[in-house]
Amino acid sequence: MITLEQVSKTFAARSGSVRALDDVSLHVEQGEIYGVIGRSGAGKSTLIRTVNMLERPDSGTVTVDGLELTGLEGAELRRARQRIGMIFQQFNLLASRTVRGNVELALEIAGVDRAARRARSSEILELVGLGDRAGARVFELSGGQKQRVGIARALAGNPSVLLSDEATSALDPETTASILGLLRELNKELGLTILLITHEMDVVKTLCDSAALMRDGRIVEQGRLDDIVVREDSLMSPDLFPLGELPEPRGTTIIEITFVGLASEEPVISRLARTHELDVSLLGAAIETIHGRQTGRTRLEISGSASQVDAAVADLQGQGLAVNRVREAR
Ligand SMILES: Nc1ncnc2c1ncn2[C@@H]1O[C@H](COP(=O)(O)OP(=O)(O)OP(=O)(O)O)[C@@H](O)[C@H]1O
Repeated sequence: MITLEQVSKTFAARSGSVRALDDVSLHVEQGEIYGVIGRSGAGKSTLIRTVNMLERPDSGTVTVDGLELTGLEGAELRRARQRIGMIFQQFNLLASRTVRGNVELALEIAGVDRAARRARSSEILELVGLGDRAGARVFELSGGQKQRVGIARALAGNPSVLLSDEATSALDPETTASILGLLRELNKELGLTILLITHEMDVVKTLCDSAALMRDGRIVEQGRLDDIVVREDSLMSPDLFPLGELPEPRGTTIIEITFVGLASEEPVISRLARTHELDVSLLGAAIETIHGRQTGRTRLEISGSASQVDAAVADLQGQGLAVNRVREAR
């Protein structure tokens, strides 16, 4: 549904040029929720803004819903953009208009007549849970309600794609959860494809089917979340399942195991100790629900000879578990 191929963008800055996007390629499937995560300055905003050509790439192509936007200009580009909705961290609502007035704005610009605008705004406000607030002014709304208006406005023209630029970053955790829940519902009910950028791993964890990690204008890891979590040496996994700092070295081996869809890691650990006659202690565990499946990462400390440890790791891998050797005994 969204494909970026080898997209690059450089900005001129006082201190020299900044390569905000460096050969970025990614693909978002129809109906998927795709998160791009990275620290401040990684290039996330520039990336999402190239998807609707708010930022034109220097090179590479951007294709949305079968249309190559990098090849379009003028009226054609404006028409193509109507298929792409966008929501923002600061909501960007017009204070002079009512809730309904904000939602109808894009429809007015698109030349939709008054009766059709009214019908559509009522329908979409109902969908985002603001059916009874159509006449309210923006200043009367809470942050979460403002973002609901932002979402209604973005979806008024029936786009196939929604771009979300840090949509929950200005909201408290409870409101964030309700907005993420709404986005998931809209994704399911309307088959809406969502591309979002965020600096919060929790957003990725709660909402996304797939994710990409950006650093210095490049995508350094990407894939489906359930593939990423079991990938050895995944860059995102430690943040998906934070296990804290490693202890001081003390001549032991430390491994991390990822469990997908298992109720408990305990039998695995006790069997490991028994079968291989090892001392195994649990240093940490983090469990999350990803795609409705209990997924966890466990950090174990193992004391035993090198051959015992090798056999234990091979045994775990033989059970289909992803094992990462974090520290070798010395
Ligand atoms: N219009 C611009 N002119 C000059 N430099 C820019 C411009 N837009 C972005 N940059 C630079 O490009 C780099 C990537 O910026 P970008 O805003 O895309 O990152 P980000 O990951 O979205 O960060 P943040 O979360 O802080 O918004 C940064 O070094 C930024 O200073």
